[in-house]
Amino acid sequence: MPPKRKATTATSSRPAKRVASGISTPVSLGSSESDKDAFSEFASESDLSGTETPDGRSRNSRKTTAGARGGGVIIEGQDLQKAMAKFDPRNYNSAASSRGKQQTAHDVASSLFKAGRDMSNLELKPDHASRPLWLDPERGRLVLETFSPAFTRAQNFLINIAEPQSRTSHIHEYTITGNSLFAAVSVGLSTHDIIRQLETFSKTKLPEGLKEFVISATSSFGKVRLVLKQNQYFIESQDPSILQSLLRDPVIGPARIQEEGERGFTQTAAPKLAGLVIPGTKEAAGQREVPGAQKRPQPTPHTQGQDLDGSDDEYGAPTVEEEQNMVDLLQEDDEEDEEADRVHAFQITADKIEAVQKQCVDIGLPLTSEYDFRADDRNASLDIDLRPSAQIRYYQEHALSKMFGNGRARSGIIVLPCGAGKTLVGITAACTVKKSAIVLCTSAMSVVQWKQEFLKWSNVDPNDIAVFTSSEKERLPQRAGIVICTYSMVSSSHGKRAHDSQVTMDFITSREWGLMVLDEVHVVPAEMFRRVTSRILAHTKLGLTATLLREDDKIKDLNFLIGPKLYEANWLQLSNEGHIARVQCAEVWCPMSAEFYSEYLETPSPNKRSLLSTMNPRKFQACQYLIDFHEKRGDKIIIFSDNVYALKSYALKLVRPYIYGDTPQRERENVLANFQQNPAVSTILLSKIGDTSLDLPEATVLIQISSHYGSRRQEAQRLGRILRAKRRGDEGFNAFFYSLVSKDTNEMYYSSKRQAFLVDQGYSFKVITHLTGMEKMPGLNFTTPEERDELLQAVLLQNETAGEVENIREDLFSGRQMSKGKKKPGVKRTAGTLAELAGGEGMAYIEYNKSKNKDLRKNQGPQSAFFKKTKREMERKRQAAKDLT
Ligand SMILES: Nc1ncnc2c1ncn2[C@@H]1O[C@H](COP(=O)(O)OP(=O)(O)OP(=O)(O)O)[C@@H](O)[C@H]1O
Repeated sequence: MPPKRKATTATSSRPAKRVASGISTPVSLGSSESDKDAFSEFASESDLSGTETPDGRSRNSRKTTAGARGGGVIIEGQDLQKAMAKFDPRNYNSAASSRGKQQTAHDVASSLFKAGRDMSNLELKPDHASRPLWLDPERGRLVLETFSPAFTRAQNFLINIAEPQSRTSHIHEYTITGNSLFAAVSVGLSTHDIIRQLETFSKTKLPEGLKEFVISATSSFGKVRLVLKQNQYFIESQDPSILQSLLRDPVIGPARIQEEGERGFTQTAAPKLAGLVIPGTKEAAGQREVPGAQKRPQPTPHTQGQDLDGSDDEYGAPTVEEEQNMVDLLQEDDEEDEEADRVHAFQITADKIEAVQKQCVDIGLPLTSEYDFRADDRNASLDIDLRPSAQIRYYQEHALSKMFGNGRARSGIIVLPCGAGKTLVGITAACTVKKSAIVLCTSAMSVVQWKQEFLKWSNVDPNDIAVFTSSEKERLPQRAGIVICTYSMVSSSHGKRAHDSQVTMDFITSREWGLMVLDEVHVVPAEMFRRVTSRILAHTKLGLTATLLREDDKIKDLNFLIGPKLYEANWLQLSNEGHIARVQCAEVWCPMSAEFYSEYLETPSPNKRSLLSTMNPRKFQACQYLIDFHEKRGDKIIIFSDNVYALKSYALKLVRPYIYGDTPQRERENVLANFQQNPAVSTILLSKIGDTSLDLPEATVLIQISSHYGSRRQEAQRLGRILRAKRRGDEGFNAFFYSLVSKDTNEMYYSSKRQAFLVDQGYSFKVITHLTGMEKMPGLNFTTPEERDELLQAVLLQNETAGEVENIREDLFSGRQMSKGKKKPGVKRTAGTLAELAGGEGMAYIEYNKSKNKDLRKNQGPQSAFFKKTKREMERKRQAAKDLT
């Protein structure tokens, strides 16, 4: 028996090195010359001198700071190979021991494990180096090393059983929760599978507490189902005693509908499950290797990883005794299952569905919802299939296999990055179920795009597909068909509808739908969502989203309103594989011009302040410079502004076309078509209507001049507009995402909040503090005080509402859904030179760490000495004026 070792965990080690997070890495790995040039031209060494990063280091020292959020480790300006070589866990531990206590407090991952938590009693397995997983026994927190040979398999497993918290280049964090285990059981994993695999991947022996949690949480899952039959809801189980106990529940019992004289439960034969082939996959094509089919990347070849499967390994799996206990426990269930060839059910009233679902979650018996669509001969079938040319990608297949894994359709949520192809996932699901389907979208524009995509990817008869929006009400298919509509059309209350809308709505609510697809499911306001899911009777609900993130913390409601998360893809992985573009993200700090900043400090109105910071002439100049720079490179640029006044002003001054909520449909189409096809139109300006669903694969650069407060979701969705760049497959290609932020204003605070989600996906934001050569740019606007003053006067003349974000009818993104005072994750910004990132020299950018963001949060006021002085002076003058009166 090997000697026992003590775990020090990755947390108690030397201070962090800085490793470029995934997105920045590709540039250093050999980006094209043109991309190198892109950044080196901005370079400004002079800007580095004498300034300090928020942690007190010299900005150009290129030294490191610890505390990258989520255990991410940062090495600046290195290529990935070197970074990986340096990140050796063995060095990590030995270095830690040679340094004092003081330093271990600053290591990269201590923040993951709360102060005072000692995990040194966990026993390290002898071959722990080849196992990728660290476990925090008390919080269910898992830390996965991405550089481990067993990473791919561990990731595929963890994504099924835990919630990803952050996935940076080298470290991923997950949390095991009741919900995540529910999702695991829903996609067919048993308690035994979960425990065994955790034990296999873990560096330490699986803690008892965690094991018990998995057993107790999963033993009750999957035992009760919610089934829709002939427009009536039933709760179904193979174990009548569970139904008995549910009926004794004070919420569920009264929801039962019981015919007079009816006793006991209705009984039916348990459905027989058989294999199912998902369209668009290799199996569907009837051959193992389809020419031109999208190959799934192979796991990294390794030898050590083989050990991880070895059940003869003392630590690789539970002991014989433990396994026997577990098997006994599970066998009891199996035996019961075998005996139960009948299912028992009772009916519940439709208007209590939500309460019953919620109660079932609360008592630890969440309802799964599965639809045996192949056995459904009551609802008409729809003639629809994927076109032979449609080949779904491996991760789309993965996601769909979770939904259809046991031959039935499970309700749940699929999370894919923007631009990764959620629409095709929804369409393939409809082609698999082959029953009437209803698709709900956030805006009329998405409705149109969904229809086009259905016609592009499937052979559905165009007469069998209808759209239902406030401006378009197509005739609905009578027998079976597809309806695509906005959430608002089906959720508005009865009295507010026009007659023809009401007729359509009556039709929709009277029908039993095989599939309901809920696009951008995370943005739907909770109440609207409830109305939709309770009014429309659907056997299966498929939620699609990129972020599973909302600012009002209602995301957990989705678990019982739709179902568990079935699949969540890794942004960086898809980007590295070329399915979505690689993006360089940068935040450009634009100092406020003195005139604008004095007004900014003076005005008490938040709207005015926001308008002043958006209209800051220096921001305008930065925008003008970046447009000029990227247009010369042949890029296609989208400029985003939530504020319509700023959108129009920038567009008119820059002489570029723009689209916002009130732009007529024909004009929108005209602008978009020109952007796509006309080489003379390389830049367009879009309001927030362009945030989602806009498919403009030509776009390679985004410049954000005004945004929706601290919305992490909007940031991710905007980034999504360039993730689908057509040129993403080109050698060394990078898309660029710039956020222009007025320095020393609230924009800086919001900007750091906005980036949090993307940082957790492994993106790093560079801060550009100076655009070299901008001042000398020919034709640069607002160079004279007169010009700036004229602009200022124009801005001051605007009324209060000019500073507001756009409110678009029929667009769910318009509402301000931010909750105040909620804890948000901090943001990491990397320091160094952006030119270095691209292989060039000398661009200035600064690192923020988490504590700096806390500072930002606390202190949203002006930062620089000059502006502080200005503010003091103004206060003094005001006081003097007051004294005089
Ligand atoms: N399997 C595939 N084969 C070829 N092209 C695909 C595939 N899947 C998706 N695409 C293409 O990728 C692009 C992005 O897809 P889609 O619009 O569905 O993304 P999305 O995930 O819905 O993005 P968003 O969240 O930003 O709306 C589209 O042009 C789509 O046609």
